[in-house]
Amino acid sequence: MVQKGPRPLVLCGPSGSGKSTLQKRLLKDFPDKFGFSVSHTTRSPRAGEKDGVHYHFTTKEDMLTAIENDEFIETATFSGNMYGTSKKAVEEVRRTGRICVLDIEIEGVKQIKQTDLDPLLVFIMPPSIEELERRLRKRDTEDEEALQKRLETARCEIEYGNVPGNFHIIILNDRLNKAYEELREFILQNTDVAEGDEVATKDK
Ligand SMILES: Nc1ncnc2c1ncn2[C@@H]1O[C@H](COP(=O)(O)OP(=O)(O)OP(=O)(O)O)[C@@H](O)[C@H]1O
Repeated sequence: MVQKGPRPLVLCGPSGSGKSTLQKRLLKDFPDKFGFSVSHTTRSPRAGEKDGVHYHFTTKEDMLTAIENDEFIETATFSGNMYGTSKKAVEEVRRTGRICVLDIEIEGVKQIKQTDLDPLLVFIMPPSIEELERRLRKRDTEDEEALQKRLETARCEIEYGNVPGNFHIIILNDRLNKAYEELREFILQNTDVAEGDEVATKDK
């Protein structure tokens, strides 16, 4: 019998919509309730990186076999190296009783829906493409070409996010505090996480 735990939480949305910002705040407020899955990668470990802790280090050959065996929820290739989230890595967090938070793209969402992980699906919606562009420019982490590509992709993502039934909730991130409150409320209502689990923070 598979040992079940809390449902994973998926945060999806265009690049720059605010997923990392919301996630960081959630983890800060509920440090004992959420966890991250350990990803696989074919790149070599950097100094201090431990196998099974920072990443599951693997070979391209093994990773391709595992993908073929349907062991991955999502995979991506960056500068010649493969990365991915395995179903097992998510299950491992679940077994600890923590909610596994996954920041994944639409393709990953489509794939996770096919598994028995039964995730809570949250879409973070930017107020507009213009505002998204403004935030990404201000963040200043991408060059012009990458930024344009992200904005182009964002249009399709927003379209998918808006289709009824694709997500359990769409959170409009116009004002950060309001968006966070909505996410927090959704979690309190749909998981075992309670207000009492919250670490008191002054800056709310
Ligand atoms: N409501 C908001 N109002 C203004 N700025 C915001 C808001 N939410 C997030 N930001 C800012 O927008 C930028 C993008 O946010 P963030 O990095 O969290 O996006 P992301 O969805 O995680 O992007 P990526 O997928 O590229 O990692 C950040 O600089 C963040 O501080």
